Amino acid sequence: MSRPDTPLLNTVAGPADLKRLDDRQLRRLAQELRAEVISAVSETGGHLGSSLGVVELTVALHAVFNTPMDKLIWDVGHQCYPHKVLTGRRDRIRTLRKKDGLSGFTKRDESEYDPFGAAHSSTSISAALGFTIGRDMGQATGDAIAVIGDGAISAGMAYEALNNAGAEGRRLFVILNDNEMSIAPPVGAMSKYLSQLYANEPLARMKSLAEGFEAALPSPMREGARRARQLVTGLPGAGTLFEELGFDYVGPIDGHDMDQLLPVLRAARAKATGPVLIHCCTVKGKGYVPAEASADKYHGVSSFDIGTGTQAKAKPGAPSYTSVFGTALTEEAARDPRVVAVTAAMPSGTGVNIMADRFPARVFDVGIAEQHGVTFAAGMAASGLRPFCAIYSTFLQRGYDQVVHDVALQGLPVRFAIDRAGLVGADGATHAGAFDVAYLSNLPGLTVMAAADEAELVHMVATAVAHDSGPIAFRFPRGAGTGVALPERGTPLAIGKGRMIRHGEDVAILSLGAHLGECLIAAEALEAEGIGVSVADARFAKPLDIELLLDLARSHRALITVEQGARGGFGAMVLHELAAHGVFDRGLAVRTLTLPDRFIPQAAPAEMYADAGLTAADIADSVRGALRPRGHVVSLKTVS
Ligand SMILES: Cc1ncc(C[n+]2csc(CCOP(=O)(O)OP(=O)(O)O)c2C)c(N)n1
Ligand SMILES: CC(=O)[C@@H](O)[C@H](O)COP(=O)(O)O
Ligand SMILES: [Mg+2]
Repeated sequence: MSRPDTPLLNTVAGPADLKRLDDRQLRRLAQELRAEVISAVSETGGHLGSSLGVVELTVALHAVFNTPMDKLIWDVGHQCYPHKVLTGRRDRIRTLRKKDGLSGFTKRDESEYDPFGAAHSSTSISAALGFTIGRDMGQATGDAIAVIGDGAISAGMAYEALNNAGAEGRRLFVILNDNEMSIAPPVGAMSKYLSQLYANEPLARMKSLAEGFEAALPSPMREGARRARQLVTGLPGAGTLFEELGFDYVGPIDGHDMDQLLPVLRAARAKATGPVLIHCCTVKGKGYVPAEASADKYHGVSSFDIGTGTQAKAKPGAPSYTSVFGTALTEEAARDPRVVAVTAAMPSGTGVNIMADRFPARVFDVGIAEQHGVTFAAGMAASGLRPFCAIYSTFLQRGYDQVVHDVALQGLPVRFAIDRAGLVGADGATHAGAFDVAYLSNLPGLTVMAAADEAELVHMVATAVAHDSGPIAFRFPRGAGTGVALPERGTPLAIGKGRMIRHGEDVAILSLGAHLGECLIAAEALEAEGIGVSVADARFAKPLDIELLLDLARSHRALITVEQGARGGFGAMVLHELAAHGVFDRGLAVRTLTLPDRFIPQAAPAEMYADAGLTAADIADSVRGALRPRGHVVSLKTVS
């Protein structure tokens, strides 16, 4: 027995401990949990608003269901901090998103309470249905519960899963966590539809409840539910969209009111025979005034002062690549009315909000819908517009078939502005922009550029505007630029032409993208040892500057390529060309420095690059190794 003044949270080692708490104590626990999350994130930074919005839901789900046997699957996983605290990770919660610390998302190898890893959105219902089938086929797994936000449910995958789950008709729980926010205010017809489900009605009155659950509810709620069905549908027998898809629809309920959450979850758990969707209305940032009051509800924050909510500011310095892109795009849009922009729910993350401020009718937020966003841009390109599809490298993976089938195959001039290229830091491996050079450079007709600094980025925006003959992509990293002077306006680059940065006699370093600075540091160190180093900026992964490449290959003893991307990208393209031109036959030593063939865990970006073997010192080491006599051997540096 704990003393009455002992925080209940101190008595909870795991979800099993919630089973002995009564409803009043669960309410108190939720308050303590909220305070703990605010306190931890004030130190670590992270996705605070989303986590605060699910505090009561987290307590109620763990109190009612039997995790880890029952599989609780958080969509995106960015709201899982309270879940981590309750599932035995409280002692490590202040290591969130740090090197060797807890992930900011759910992760299978972190805990048995994280049955399915995430960070990209809208996967939870599919995964939950998979567990459901596993259960029904005799695997040792209980109920599956997907918790998905109103933003995440805008993505196609979620509907594919609802469609499938509704037809399967198996017992499965989907909790729709509707806080009327994505990262930005949510967009789209579905968002409007969800709002209509509870417009003008107090949440305490549930508008719709399947017959089976009604019977299991306390009587005042039962009566409210019956009346509510008629209110929401207009007809006693008519259903919501979810019901039409085969789900029992329960709600909307107030997702912060334990007196609604607990009985509804208990009733659903006791009675469900098929798929059930429980619609919970929540508030992003709930219970922390600065978060609730801010425009972005503290979706993602740096460390902050709890009293004031003031966040730590980045040191003043060079503008971010994102803002340079947004400004350059806006200036191009001012000159050319055909320039339009597409974002998939990330207007500020991608910088297109800068253009939207000036040309709101020419910026399209499609919601979390990268696949649609790419094909939508392809349609606009086919119509004669000049669309910029601004999507992070990692999220463009979602739209890959659309890039291939709708854009590249038809040679449509969609401009892909690929932010967050390379390693991004605290979000870790799920958000690393590792693969875009590889997955774009292999596509016929696609031009692929990488900016070495923010001035180059301005020129690449101009290059993309002018490029009407086919698709073109340019990539740039997260965070601050190098501080280089920015041009008054961008000048289109010659397609497929790189540039020499410095000349030396012994070895050539050919850099693609924002690791040019590290290459130059390595060159300085090598010069000090008497090794002459040329450094070139390839600018283009495709088409490659063959003339420059062959020139470097012929006039140096070794050639080293460097990129912020995975194997199969720029270095591989270079190797193809060198082989095709018979350069290896003449004994050139080659190294391709890429990210290693493994996922790099979260840390500060510099630490991640150190882990990846891509520091300036690593580049210099590689040069030294390449200059050691080896005969006619092509060696790929392997970092494991
Ligand atoms: C495929 C994909 N696209 C974009 C994102 C970036 N992203 C992360 S959370 C988020 C908003 C999610 O909104 P919602 O599901 O409503 O959750 P909330 O933050 O409101 O709790 C977005 C756009 C992502 N994680 N995955
Ligand atoms: C959870 C998610 O996917 C986003 O919130 C992401 O963390 C944003 O990353 P940036 O901070 O790089 O915009
Ligand atoms: Mg939301």
